[in-house]
Amino acid sequence: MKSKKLFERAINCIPGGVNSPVRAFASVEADPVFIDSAYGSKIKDVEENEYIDYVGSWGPMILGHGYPSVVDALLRQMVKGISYGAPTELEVELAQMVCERVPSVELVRMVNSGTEATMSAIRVARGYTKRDKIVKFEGCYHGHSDGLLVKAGSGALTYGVPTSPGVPEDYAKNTLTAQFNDLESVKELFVQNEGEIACVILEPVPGNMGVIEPTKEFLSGLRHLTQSYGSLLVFDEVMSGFRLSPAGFQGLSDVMPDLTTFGKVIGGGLPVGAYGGKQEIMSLVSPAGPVYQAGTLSGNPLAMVAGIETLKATAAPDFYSKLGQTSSIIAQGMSDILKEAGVAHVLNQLGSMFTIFFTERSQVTNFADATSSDTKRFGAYFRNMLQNGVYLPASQFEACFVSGAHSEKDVDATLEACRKATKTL
Ligand SMILES: Cc1ncc(COP(=O)(O)O)c(C=O)c1O
Ligand SMILES: N[C@H](C=O)CCC(=O)O
Repeated sequence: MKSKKLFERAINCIPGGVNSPVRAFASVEADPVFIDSAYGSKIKDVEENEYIDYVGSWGPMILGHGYPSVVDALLRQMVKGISYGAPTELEVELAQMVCERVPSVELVRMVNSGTEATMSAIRVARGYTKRDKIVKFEGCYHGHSDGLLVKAGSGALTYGVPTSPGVPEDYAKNTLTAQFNDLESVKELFVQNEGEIACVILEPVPGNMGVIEPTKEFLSGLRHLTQSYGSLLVFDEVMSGFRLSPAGFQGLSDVMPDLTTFGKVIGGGLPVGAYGGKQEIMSLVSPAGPVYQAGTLSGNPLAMVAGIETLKATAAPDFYSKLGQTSSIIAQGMSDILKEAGVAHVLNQLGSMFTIFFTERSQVTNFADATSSDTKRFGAYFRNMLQNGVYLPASQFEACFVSGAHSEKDVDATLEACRKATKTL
């Protein structure tokens, strides 16, 4: 009831009652639950219902909620100052951690969100190549800047408006779209737009149309194509960065991008983004070079300490292998239960990111496969899981995230909830 009342109040003062579309439960035919607190693997709503959380604030909470070293560092920093708008040792420390961990990154600039990171990386790619067009993939989401809200994933796809009104036609025409895992579709664009494409940007492991694995040939083909046509390759690791390995997706791949964007985990739950890459390219960024990009709160000390402590904790031996194991037990366990009940689905999992697609297809490797899913059935599954104490992302086209705080008990409770939810499908 309290959530319902809050939603009614919210609708009257916030568009759609939420501050980011994915938080509304419209596509799963429910009203959102309003959250009061979170700790470890659990999130509690305003009515004191506790849920095992697989949203993790859409990715940042890789350690779970309220991780002691992050909270302690935040409290200490708060007393010393919340924001200075001036350089600090903290931002140097976080930048060095990023450069040490991610081999393709020699210089990195902190911003306030993933949206800013991708928008800025594209500006740098355009400044470097002196070209205007970019290539993105249908169903990949790179935040809500104008040129990237074209055939986008996440909430844009969930609500059926992948290309947003309000993006000027003149602007959108510089965004070319290709199909994920389909190199031919990219080749065609390069042939048709020779000498005009500044960069290809992709989520190397898309999570915003649900989780999809890239093929090795696709990624190495993109590297080869961009190099031969004088374009840059941009990995948007806002979601996968520091989640899939200490070096993000790049730690699992031998394909290196020219530029990388980060967000989510790098801020440990505070608003942070970053973009970085080779020195030769990043030296173009102002004041080292002429490509302008700025931010009143960029490198904010609270955000920096949360990021530093989060990255430190993920550096513990076996952190990522344990996280991967727990995630496999959960995701595979859910898939086995659905299989036993004869519910058609495909499970895609990479490390601590997974999606169960309710589709009749045998695999999900691209946008067409992902959107073949039965979203009504997903909605029913979502609502039943919630009733049984499991908080999943409220869309078929998102990733579930597992954290280091998910315990064996959570795994058992999640699978029990899945058994009950499956019976209702
Ligand atoms: C891959 C990817 N890129 C960019 C963004 C934009 O980040 P933000 O929501 O912090 O602006 C997101 C998430 O929203 C994302 O998942
Ligand atoms: N899928 C989005 C980012 O990863 C979810 C976050 C949001 O848009 O609120």
